[in-house]
Amino acid sequence: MDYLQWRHVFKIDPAKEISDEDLERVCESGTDVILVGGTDGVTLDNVLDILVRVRRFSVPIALEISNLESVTPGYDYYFIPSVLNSRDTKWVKDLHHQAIKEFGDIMVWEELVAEGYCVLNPDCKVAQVTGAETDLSEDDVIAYARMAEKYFKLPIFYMEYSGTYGEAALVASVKDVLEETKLFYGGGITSAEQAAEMAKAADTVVVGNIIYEDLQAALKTVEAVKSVML
Ligand SMILES: CC(C)=CCC/C(C)=C/CC/C(C)=C/CC/C(C)=C/CC/C(C)=C/CC/C(C)=C/CC/C(C)=C/COP(=O)(O)OP(=O)(O)O
Ligand SMILES: O=P(O)(O)OC[C@@H](O)CO
Ligand SMILES: [Mg+2]
Repeated sequence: MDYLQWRHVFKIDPAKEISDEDLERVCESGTDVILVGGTDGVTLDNVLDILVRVRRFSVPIALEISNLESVTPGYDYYFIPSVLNSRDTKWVKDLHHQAIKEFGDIMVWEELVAEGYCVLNPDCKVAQVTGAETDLSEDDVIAYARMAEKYFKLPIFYMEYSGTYGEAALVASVKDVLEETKLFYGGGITSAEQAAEMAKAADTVVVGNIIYEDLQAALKTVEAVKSVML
């Protein structure tokens, strides 16, 4: 259950190249976890490759499942997204039903962590793949957050702006209504200042693409997030 305390997450996309040296700096950065996930190009080979390379370090590692073919044992946690604002039930519960039908007998349920995603950037890959309805008012987003917490009892509500920096005021409004469910924010963080701003609004801040674009800037987000007390 230590994911309930995470403040900073580095998301590694297994479909993207990263050198051993850069990966070591990410793993030794003081981040709380390496979350491995991406919308496309995720294969058993690249998921295993990252697992083996990250396991040399003491940081926890979690797999965010995007397809069933790439799931392998050995991760500390398996994060399972359900895109609550998808128009297609496939991404909300159908793939999940298929997975549980196939593997239900052998699943280690304690390792599975369900995430209620609300995708808010219409141009990102995950919005396009899942057919997410991103034209949402503040009331709509708050209703999804409450649905995640009060109705489905999900441990995590994830405001996903993948690729673009989101609205801190909206993130703060959602945080105000959540009592137990943890609020994850991810998307477009490129500086320590942005990371600190979102760390004031969300329980957990996820930093992804900037790892591949400007590693120095990415590393600075760890301290920026950790220095904010909620
Ligand atoms: C061996 C073992 C341990 C067995 C475990 C048993 C098992 C199989 C458990 C699975 C249980 C289960 C219920 C699985 C669900 C399966 C499934 C496929 C669900 C669908 C998940 C889903 C909605 C995926 C959609 C895509 C998504 C939300 C991905 C999250 C990652 C993300 C948004 C990354 C952003 O990066 P990207 O979009 O790639 O951005 P770039 O443009 O920067 O690349
Ligand atoms: O890659 P970025 O834009 O930092 O987003 C992080 C994460 O929320 C993606 O799922
Ligand atoms: Mg990707």
